[in-house]
Parts: sequence; structure tokens; C-alpha cells
Amino acid sequence: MKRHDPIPVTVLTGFLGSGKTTLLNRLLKDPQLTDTAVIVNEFGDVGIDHLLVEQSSDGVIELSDGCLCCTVRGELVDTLAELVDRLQTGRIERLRRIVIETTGLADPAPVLQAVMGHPVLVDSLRLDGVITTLDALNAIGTLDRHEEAVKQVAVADRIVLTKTDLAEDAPLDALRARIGALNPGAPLLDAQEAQTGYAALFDCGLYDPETKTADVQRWLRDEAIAAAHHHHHHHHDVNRHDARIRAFTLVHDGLVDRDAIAMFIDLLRSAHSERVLRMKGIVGLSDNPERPLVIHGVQGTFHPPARLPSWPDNDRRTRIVVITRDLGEDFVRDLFGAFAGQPAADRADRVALESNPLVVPGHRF
Ligand SMILES: Nc1nc2c(ncn2[C@@H]2O[C@H](COP(=O)(O)OP(=O)(O)OP(=O)(O)O)[C@@H](O)[C@H]2O)c(=O)[nH]1
Repeated sequence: MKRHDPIPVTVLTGFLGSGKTTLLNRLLKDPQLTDTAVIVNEFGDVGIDHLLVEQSSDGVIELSDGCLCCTVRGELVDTLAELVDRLQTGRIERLRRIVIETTGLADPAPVLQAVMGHPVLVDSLRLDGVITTLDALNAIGTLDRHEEAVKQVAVADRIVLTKTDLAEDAPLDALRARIGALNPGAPLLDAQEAQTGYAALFDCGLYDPETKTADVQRWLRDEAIAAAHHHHHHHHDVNRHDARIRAFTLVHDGLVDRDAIAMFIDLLRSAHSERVLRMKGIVGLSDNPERPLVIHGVQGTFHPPARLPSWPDNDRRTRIVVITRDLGEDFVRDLFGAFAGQPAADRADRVALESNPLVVPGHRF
């Protein structure tokens, strides 16, 4: 990788004791994860294998296998900036990837914002993906009790079920269905299976500066979301935390004006940033239809939109995956329709929406 290419960052999250460290220790044995820096929020009882032993004064440890490990003592952005600085000043020779393991209780959003939203780091880092671990034994109770656990699942690009070896009698089908309803786009993997390794969890498919391509299918997974949507039934007994989450895809056949899409994003960002947990998509623009725009945001923080050199495949539709909490799908659809130039659905609230899109007429939970 050339020095100026952004370093892919993977965020590993999951509830307390859900198996993040265990999974990471296994993953780090893969040669493809050499030259990876691992950032852990804290030292728990179980640490990264080779990391607990020593701790250098500045918190960064160089390991014999080429990995770097650091703990976050202060702000995560300072640790990230330090790593970037080391690379740029040649104090680290190679840094292919950063993995951040969040604390179990953490809301992953601030971590994602630190990666995507920092004015200086934004040129040096890119979010590759969010991996969320979920303990098959306790997940249902955890999701019932802890809203942050639901959010960790909702923002994930990959979800890994752990401890399935211990979960013989656990209602795994119910759990899988529940996860699928919260986040139908994220592949659900089993930590016990050999295939749950590097290839399945990393390089989630967004624009890769090395190959100059984007694997949009792998990244957006919009078809999985559409399929889930199709079969979606509104269960009245759905858990109150789950009921706040919505995952859907905005699809548009025509081209979109560049300013209009910028305004759409700005509006969502300014008025509803907390409610838009995740938004990612590929947009066909009228100013240069051959070069689509990639947008990628987490709770109001967006990567600088990037233009791809070309469409990755024959599907030239604009597709935007949106995951919201407490923000109705119809509202986002109507807003997008208004900016993309789609005729709004003929609903009673249409006039209100068009006259003032900041009003939230379709705000249904
Ligand atoms: N049987 C079994 N045990 C597991 C599995 N994954 C993790 N464990 C055990 O579960 C416990 C917690 O795992 P950790 O990897 O420390 O979990 P964590 O998410 O990093 O925990 P915190 O950092 O405290 O939030 C440890 O005792 C692990 O050995 C699994 O797939 N199967």
C-alpha cells in the first residue's frame, strides 16, 4: 500500500464477554493480518494474548509478529493520530490495517465517528467495517435488557455468533431471526466455523484504493435488505429496543443532482443525526453519470463522498442502505424522493412534507 492511501479500520464491538478478544486472538494468527495495529480500549481480565505481558511508556507495543498493540489512555483520536504520525514519519514501516476493539458496554457510534469524522484523520483512515460479536448463550437476554447491544447489532457489517458450541439448547433460530430483522444486510457468521476468518470479516468491499474498485454487492448487501423487507411482518411482540430500529434501501433508477443529494444528506445529518445509525450507498449523478458517488455515514458523520472511476457492475441504480432508530422509513423515503425528483407517494402528509421537510409528518416508530 502506498503511504498516502487511507488505512482501513475495522471496529470490533460486542457486548461484555461476548467473545471479541477470543475472536481477535484467533484472527491475528492469520498472516493476512500482519502489519495490523490493534487498539483496545482497556485491559480486561482476558487480554490480547501477547499484549498483557508488557506495556511501553507511550502505550504502543511492537510485537514480534509485526502487530502493533496500543491501549487507549486518553482520546481514541489521539491514539489514531499517533499511529498515523508514526507511519508518516517512518517510525512504523508498514501499517496495513487498524482494528479497534471497543469496550463491551460502548455505544459504537463515537468510535466510528472518531474514525470517520476527525478533520485530520479523515484523509488517513477509512472505515472498512464493523464486526459485532454476539454470545449465542446470552444474546436474547442481552438484547432485551441493553439498548446498546441492539445498536451494536444494527450498525454491524458482519455479525459473529460466539459460543454456539455451548448453546445446544438455546433458541438459535429465534435469535437468528431477531438479528436478521434488526440488520438483514449483515452476514451472520458462526465463530466456531473455520470460514469465519479473514476473508469473511475484513475488506468489507468499499472502494479499495489499491485496486480502484468497489465491491458494492459485498458492501451494501442491499438485496438481502430488500428480501428481508419483503417478508417483514410487524410483530406486535417485538422487543421495544428492536422496534426502534429500521433497515431499508432507497432505490432510484434515474440520475440524481449532486447538490440535491448533498442537501438530502445535510438535512438528515443536521436534523436527525442521532437517528441515522448508518447510511451507505452508491449514487448515480447527473453531472457525470459514468462516475458514481459513494456515500458512507454513521450517525451524522460522513466520510468525504468519493467518486468511483466507474460503476463496479451493470447495476447502475442509485442504492442507499439506511439504518435508523426512531426515524420512520416513510419519512426518509419521502425526503429522498423529494430531493431525487421522484414523485412523492400520494399521502395526506405529502403537502406538509413538501412545504417543510424539517417537519416530521411521517415520523412513525
Ligand atoms: N466455549 C466458548 N467460549 C468462548 C467463545 N468465545 C469466547 N469464549 C469465552 O468467553 C469468555 C469471554 O470472552 P472474551 O473474548 O474475553 O470476550 P470479550 O467480548 O472480549 O470480553 P470483554 O472484553 O470483557 O467485553 C472467555 O472466557 C472466553 O474463553 C466460544 O466461541 N466458545
